[in-house]
Amino acid sequence: MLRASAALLISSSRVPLVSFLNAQFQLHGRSRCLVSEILQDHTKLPSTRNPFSVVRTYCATQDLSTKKCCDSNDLRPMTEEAANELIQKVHGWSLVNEGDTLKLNRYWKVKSFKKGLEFFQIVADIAEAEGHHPDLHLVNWNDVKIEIWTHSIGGLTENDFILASKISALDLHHLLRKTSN
Ligand SMILES: C[C@H](O)[C@H](O)[C@H]1CNC2=NC(N)=NC(=O)C2=N1
Repeated sequence: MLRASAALLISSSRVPLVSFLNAQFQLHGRSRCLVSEILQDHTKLPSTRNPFSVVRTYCATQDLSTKKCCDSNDLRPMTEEAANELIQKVHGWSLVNEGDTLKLNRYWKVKSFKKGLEFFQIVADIAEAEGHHPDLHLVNWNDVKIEIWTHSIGGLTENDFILASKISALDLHHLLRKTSN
């Protein structure tokens, strides 16, 4: 029922789509995830035949760092095509395919081992607030690597890009070594 009525609403409305749907259906949590899955389902069509292409444009311009992670158990792994589109929205991150599992990776060089742990604490606070967690690596005393993917479904969901975007938005200059220009 929701899929059909959502499809009808999407093609007819001219207001910001996700807020329109959320308002109409008072969507929160799981049902909000369902909306994003409905939109994701319909973004697999080529945009020329995709009635939801306006949605994809709308979603693609919404700042991921202002979104909230939702229960990823309701979602399915994102296609590589969708991941290649969303990766444009997260500064500094790479999309990698490790043994058929798509992941997001990013590297930093910190000023010291302790600054590395300070960095991890800042990221941990974000992860706990979002209920979505990265894999944190600190090696050679000052090399940081963060990997993000949705473990429960063995692939990428929008939650991973939201978390990556929030990490990218951090002001970390006091923790990072100056990069040689
Ligand atoms: C119950 C809890 O919300 C889930 O186990 C969350 C915790 N954080 C998570 N983080 C990541 N990256 N993937 C998950 O599948 C995941 N699941």
